[in-house]
Amino acid sequence: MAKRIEASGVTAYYGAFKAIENINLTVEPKTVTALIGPSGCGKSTFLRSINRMHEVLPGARVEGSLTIDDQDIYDRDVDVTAVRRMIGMVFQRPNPFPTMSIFENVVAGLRLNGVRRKSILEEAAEKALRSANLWDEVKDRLGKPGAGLSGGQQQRLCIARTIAVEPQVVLMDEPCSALDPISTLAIEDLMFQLKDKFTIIIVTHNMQQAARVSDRTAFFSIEKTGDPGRLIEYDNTQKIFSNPGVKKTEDYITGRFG
Ligand SMILES: Nc1ncnc2c1ncn2[C@@H]1O[C@H](COP(=O)(O)OP(=O)(O)OP(=O)(O)O)[C@@H](O)[C@H]1O
Repeated sequence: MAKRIEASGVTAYYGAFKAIENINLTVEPKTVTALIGPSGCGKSTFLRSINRMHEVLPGARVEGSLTIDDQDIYDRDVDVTAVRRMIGMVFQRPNPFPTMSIFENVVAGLRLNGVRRKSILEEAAEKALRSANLWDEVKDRLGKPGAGLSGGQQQRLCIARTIAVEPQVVLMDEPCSALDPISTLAIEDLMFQLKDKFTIIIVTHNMQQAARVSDRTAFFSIEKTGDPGRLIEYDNTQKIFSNPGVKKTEDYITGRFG
């Protein structure tokens, strides 16, 4: 199920402003890749280019090519909805549908895809909640509102909702930034388990988190305000954190700038 992602010459704009320039990187299936770098260097922009969310903003566009197992997702005849189904996304703040029950939150995507049969929905909900390490905590209150859960539980609910439709890639944009340390560890454990099935890309400001959860790390940076973000170094996480090849990477991970 997990898929290989290849970005080649990816440049993204907000109107006339070039936010990222010429990003080239390959993400192997069943790995966790961390995107790190100072604020404004384009991590989120790049992440949102991968599932064609970037272009949702008026005037925003992407150049270059992005292939998922050799299929260019920017091809003219590609079905954008199918791309977003294949590439799920988890956001910074847990965003369960507030008026829906826990169960309905998890199966929302399946319902949109036309699944109607109750037994199939129930089975899929249990599977996704178990995968998100949330089943035991919610199995007796599936009919209660998702908004009634703690922040960490809500984020795991959002992860369950994302994986219920069985995507191949899961993008996470600072998924732990609104969570306490215990919930953060729960999500990190979960990422470790999920990479058995999915290709995961995570944006994080937390260096320890990048070092703990990822196999590969991509360091982005900008020269000065107004310049586009560029990929400075991309390597095995262990190498980036122990012996980076570029001085700028070292300065960043040791806290000397950013
Ligand atoms: N909707 C938008 N319209 C115009 N410019 C934007 C928009 N969103 C982001 N930008 C600009 O694009 C650049 C990259 O932003 P992006 O959010 O991708 O960076 P980031 O590395 O994820 O930052 P952070 O770590 O602060 O979240 C920044 O200069 C930002 O101001």
